[in-house]
Amino acid sequence: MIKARNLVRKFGDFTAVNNINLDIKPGEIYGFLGPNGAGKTTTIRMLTGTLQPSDGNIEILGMNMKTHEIKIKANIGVVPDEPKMYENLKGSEFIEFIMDIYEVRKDDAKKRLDEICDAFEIDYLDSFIGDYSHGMKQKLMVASVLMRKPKVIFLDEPTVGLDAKSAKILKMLIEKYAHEGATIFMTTHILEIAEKMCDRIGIISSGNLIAEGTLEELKSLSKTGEKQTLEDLFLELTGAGELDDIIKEL
Ligand SMILES: Nc1ncnc2c1ncn2[C@@H]1O[C@H](COP(=O)(O)OP(=O)(O)OP(=O)(O)O)[C@@H](O)[C@H]1O
Repeated sequence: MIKARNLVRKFGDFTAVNNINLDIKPGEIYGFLGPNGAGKTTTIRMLTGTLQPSDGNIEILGMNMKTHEIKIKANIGVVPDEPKMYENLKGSEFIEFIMDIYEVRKDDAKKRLDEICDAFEIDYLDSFIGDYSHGMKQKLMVASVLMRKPKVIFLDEPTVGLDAKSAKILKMLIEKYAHEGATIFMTTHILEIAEKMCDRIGIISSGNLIAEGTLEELKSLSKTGEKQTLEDLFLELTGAGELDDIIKEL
């Protein structure tokens, strides 16, 4: 469903993503973890066709990004880290706009939208998006993606800006859609989310995919053997393991 081969993105002399390979299966929830500036958003932007790779190949839903970019974009859903929306539209107008450009079957999409709005307590579709908070925009963006029921969904830090209840509902919705066969690619800084939700986790550091596998597989990579949590492993693999010493010296 999501396939990347030798994916590279350079900005001038700087390599933000270095030779990454990905194989993510239908129905899988894949968590993409990494420290700030590791290359997560750059990777998602390449996989969703909004940033040209410097090198490598991307295949989504069996289609090559170089030859089928528009078709891929029509069949995936993307929730970016910063929801950019038309501020002078009302929520309901934005939803209509999305339904029109994606040519979705309106009956089905409206039914799903109502369910998602109920779950997310979205009761503000008659107000202008410019008046929404970050979290309200984020929830509308998620609803506008999920109502289309795309087969592949990319989410960049989806729970940032959401309150605890909304974050929990989002997690449940993601799991429901994956259960129904959607492939989910999700970046997160919240290790608990990766630990609880993701079937497999990839850890990127300085542009390199340094570890990948199920939680159990990742835990077995720990050099010390005693380190059990994903947080410990993440800090160990990304070179932040000596934090305790730094804090002690302060
Ligand atoms: N348009 C750009 N021009 C130059 N450098 C860029 C550009 N976009 C990203 N970078 C650099 O590429 C690196 C990876 O950035 P990216 O946004 O992918 O990181 P990230 O893992 O998503 O980080 P964060 O967790 O902080 O959001 C960073 O060093 C960033 O400064």
